[in-house]
Amino acid sequence: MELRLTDIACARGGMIVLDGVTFALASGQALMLRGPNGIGKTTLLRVIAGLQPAVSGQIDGADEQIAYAGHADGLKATLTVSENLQFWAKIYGTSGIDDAIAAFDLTMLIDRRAHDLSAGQKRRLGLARLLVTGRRIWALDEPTVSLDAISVGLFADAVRAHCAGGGMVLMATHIDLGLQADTLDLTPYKAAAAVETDFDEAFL
Ligand SMILES: Nc1ncnc2c1ncn2[C@@H]1O[C@H](COP(=O)(O)OP(=O)(O)OP(=O)(O)O)[C@@H](O)[C@H]1O
Repeated sequence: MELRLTDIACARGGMIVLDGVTFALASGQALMLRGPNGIGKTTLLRVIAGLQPAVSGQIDGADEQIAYAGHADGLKATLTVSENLQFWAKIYGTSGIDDAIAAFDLTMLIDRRAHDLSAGQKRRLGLARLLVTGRRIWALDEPTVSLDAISVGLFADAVRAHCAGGGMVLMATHIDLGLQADTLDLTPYKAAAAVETDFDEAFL
């Protein structure tokens, strides 16, 4: 099983930002998306996650396989840590949240409402959600923002374990996580200036 992008163009704010993006991600592989601020990493991840359509090109292998974690953690503020994870387990039709709680060191926080977590704790909960989705492909946008060094280590361990189990991880990050991962610099795919599209996507 693989995720394959062929000649993808994607747009933000009515302008094409990336064009001709082509790569494949194999089972067990982690791939870091690199490139300067504004090149289009977030936009590309959202297209892969199905949150907005590509302008052109083809994506194979993504259907019902992607767990996306963007800049927002997507937590239910009034639910506790364990209730949030149980909620997501129900949504994705999986069972068991214990591994996710342990992986992101949330045991002491299980009864605290998401609203009352610190920024780093919220991020840990948002990343723990990935484990309960049961999805094979993680598409992650700056996943380590707000994490301290220990939590970055927990996250790197979770990525390693996911890949060891045959999962795939695609992430945009500016930091070195010490992972054995391939990198893809998006700079060569930067669209020519002022390429407009009439597609007006909702970008949250
Ligand atoms: N509403 C908008 N209208 C027009 N252009 C926009 C709008 N929102 C974002 N952009 C532009 O779209 C481009 C792609 O943004 P995107 O967030 O995908 O980049 P990125 O590579 O993820 O950046 P960063 O590393 O800073 O997170 C940027 O040049 C940005 O300025």
